[in-house]
Amino acid sequence: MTHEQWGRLQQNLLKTLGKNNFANWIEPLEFSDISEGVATFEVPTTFLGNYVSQNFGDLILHQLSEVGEDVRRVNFRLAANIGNRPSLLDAQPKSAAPAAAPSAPATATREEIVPGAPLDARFTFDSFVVGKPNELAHAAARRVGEGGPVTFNPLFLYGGVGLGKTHLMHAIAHELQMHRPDLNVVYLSAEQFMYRFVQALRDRKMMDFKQLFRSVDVLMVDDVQFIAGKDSTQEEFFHTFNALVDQNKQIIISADRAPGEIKDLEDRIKSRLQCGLVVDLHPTDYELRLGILQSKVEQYRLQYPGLELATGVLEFLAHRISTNVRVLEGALTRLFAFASLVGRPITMELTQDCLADVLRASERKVSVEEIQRKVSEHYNIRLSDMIGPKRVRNYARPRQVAMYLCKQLTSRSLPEIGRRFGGRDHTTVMHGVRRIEELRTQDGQIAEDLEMLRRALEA
Ligand SMILES: Nc1ncnc2c1ncn2[C@@H]1O[C@H](COP(=O)(O)OP(=O)(O)OP(=O)(O)O)[C@@H](O)[C@H]1O
Repeated sequence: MTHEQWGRLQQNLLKTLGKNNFANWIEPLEFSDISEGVATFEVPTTFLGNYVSQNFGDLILHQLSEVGEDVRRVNFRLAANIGNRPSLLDAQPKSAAPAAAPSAPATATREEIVPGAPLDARFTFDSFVVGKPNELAHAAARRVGEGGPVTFNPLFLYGGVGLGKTHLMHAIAHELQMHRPDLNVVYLSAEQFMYRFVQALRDRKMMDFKQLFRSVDVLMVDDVQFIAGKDSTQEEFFHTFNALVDQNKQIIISADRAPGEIKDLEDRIKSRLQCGLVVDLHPTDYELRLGILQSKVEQYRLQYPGLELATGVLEFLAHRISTNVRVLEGALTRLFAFASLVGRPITMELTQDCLADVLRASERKVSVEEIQRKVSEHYNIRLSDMIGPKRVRNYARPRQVAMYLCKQLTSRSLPEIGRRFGGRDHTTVMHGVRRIEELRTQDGQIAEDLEMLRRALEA
């Protein structure tokens, strides 16, 4: 590999892993050579080699192929002149695995996943947030990840875009590689399956293809709806599937909908797919979205130490972005990157500026009028009293609650909200919103009211 290629590869890894991970784990690697499909890197400590191998090995393999290197395996060798290298022990996370014996050089091998695709090191069970909408899928995936006797075959996971199907499949593969390194685990998308099938046909290597796929212990095929309508690929998939099930080998399939609902998929395949356990990932709810954001923020805090995050921002995003987790994650990434670039804390204002397009796209159709109506019903007061000038507490508090919800659930500006509340000034609205923000954390009743109202408005 040339210096230029190594430089490009490092740039790609920096982009994928972020500054901190990159500085801790990748920068200390010294590229040595590539020989007979094995790329060797020198590492200052065995611990570092093991950690990188376990967590980033597949990613490095993938990136090597991206820069045009044909590598099957990555090898980490303890550098001879360790004394000259900076020690990285201080930079190592406390939770990382203990150092292995120096006599056992670490290796990340892709042999076990050929003909599969590389796994994303970030998609583990640890990083998967569990909530009501995905708890069954998660439990089933966990069970399969244990690598015990095959109880349901296939495991069929389905759900809308960006709800965590791929994440769960990779997590199963990581888990199996750890607990059952003896198993030949293959993960690939249905598209890659088709691509390899067509390639084998073209190169007259069908026997190799069949043998390869029939020798796996666990086969995972992502986005199986892709092969609908592609007759010969379906045929081959069907045979592979049957051969593995007959040998009692575990199969895990994902799709964007239930087997019976995939159009142009042969009936015999549909019924095969329904034989095992079919579980769906439901659309996320508010709690799950908030949980995911909180767990991502923990990672970002390491990457951007010292960056301040105002209270209420995560709740706001969890309310407002309900499309899918990918969009939610993207929004948070952008927010942190933006705030760190401009060197400002992440406030509600900054969030609204930075994510204006995302927020507009996922805007809910809740109107100010609807909020006012629901809030007045909830507190049993007349709408005219809530909007009117009276300042007694019985009206003022519901009014502030309604203003707060308008700010949270609509894209109306403070002056616009003020106008809709009997022509009040925007500072009055701001005061009301802040007051409710404070009370939310101190007063259980207010928090409960807000939650009930939000649910009612979202329904
Ligand atoms: N419960 C969760 N906890 C943490 N991260 C999640 C969760 N669900 C989804 N994600 C994240 O959301 C992103 C999209 O998830 P993933 O790629 O697994 O979706 P998918 O269901 O396979 O979507 P597609 O239908 O587009 O293939 C990933 O970065 C994933 O880590």
